[in-house]
Amino acid sequence: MTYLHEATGRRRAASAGALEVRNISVRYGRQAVVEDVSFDAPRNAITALIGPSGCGKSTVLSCINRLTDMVPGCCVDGSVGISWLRDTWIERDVVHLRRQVGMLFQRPNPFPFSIWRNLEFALKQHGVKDREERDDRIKRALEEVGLWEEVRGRLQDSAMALSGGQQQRLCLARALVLNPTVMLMDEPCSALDPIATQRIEELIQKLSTTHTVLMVTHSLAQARRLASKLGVMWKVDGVGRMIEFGDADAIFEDPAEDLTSAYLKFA
Ligand SMILES: Nc1ncnc2c1ncn2[C@@H]1O[C@H](COP(=O)(O)OP(=O)(O)OP(=O)(O)O)[C@@H](O)[C@H]1O
Repeated sequence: MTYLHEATGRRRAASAGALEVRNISVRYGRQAVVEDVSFDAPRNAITALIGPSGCGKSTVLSCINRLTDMVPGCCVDGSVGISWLRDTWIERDVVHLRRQVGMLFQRPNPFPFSIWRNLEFALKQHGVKDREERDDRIKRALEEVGLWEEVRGRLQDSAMALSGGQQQRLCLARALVLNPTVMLMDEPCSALDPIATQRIEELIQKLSTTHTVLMVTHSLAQARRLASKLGVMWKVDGVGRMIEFGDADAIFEDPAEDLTSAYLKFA
């Protein structure tokens, strides 16, 4: 797989930070699981991928920040680009890529360290050597996710002692402290109660005013509440494909594909 950085001139400025996914196909060993998936996730907006279990939504997210590199036998074709990031480092250096493309998983996955160290660790790993700068960025990230007031008196306590919702917000802060351009989210609320879900949804909405957000969700109601672009994936002849992509409101109101129409009846 390659990463493209080809946007130029005026188009480049207008679409800076947009995610361009082109012709992604994925095999696990001999088994093709995703074929020829292409779409653009615009900057300052939320794009949601929906579709039944096993149609390859998480696999597409994993390709974008190259988690698939770590799966033995996984083979990815196609390209991913982030407009305006013109260097080729993204191809060579997965650490740089992960700084630009943060990810939030279904289950909160804090490191078994203190609250503070979860964020400090991320910054140290990414070469932020100045202690004052680290302290400042950690505080700002915790404020951004609404955790600062809740945890400021126990920053050295274990992150594992936080509630599930707080852990998820900490994981979001851990991604945000690196100033990513794109945030990927794989069913970020599915392990949370409705109150924690609402909190995370509010944060995602806020985040989308400054970032490119691409999320996978099983909740059609959530996709409807949050997404401005919608991609519908489906297993066709045993392989995951994007069967419809476009403005979320238009697809919810009047889907072009019968399969989408049938799926949205579950909303
Ligand atoms: N590491 C792996 N090795 C082999 N096959 C895998 C691996 N990971 C995923 N798959 C297969 O790839 C297909 C797509 O899985 P994926 O998790 O991307 O689908 P999904 O749409 O995200 O599903 P869900 O909504 O249930 O999370 C499935 O058939 C799955 O079994």
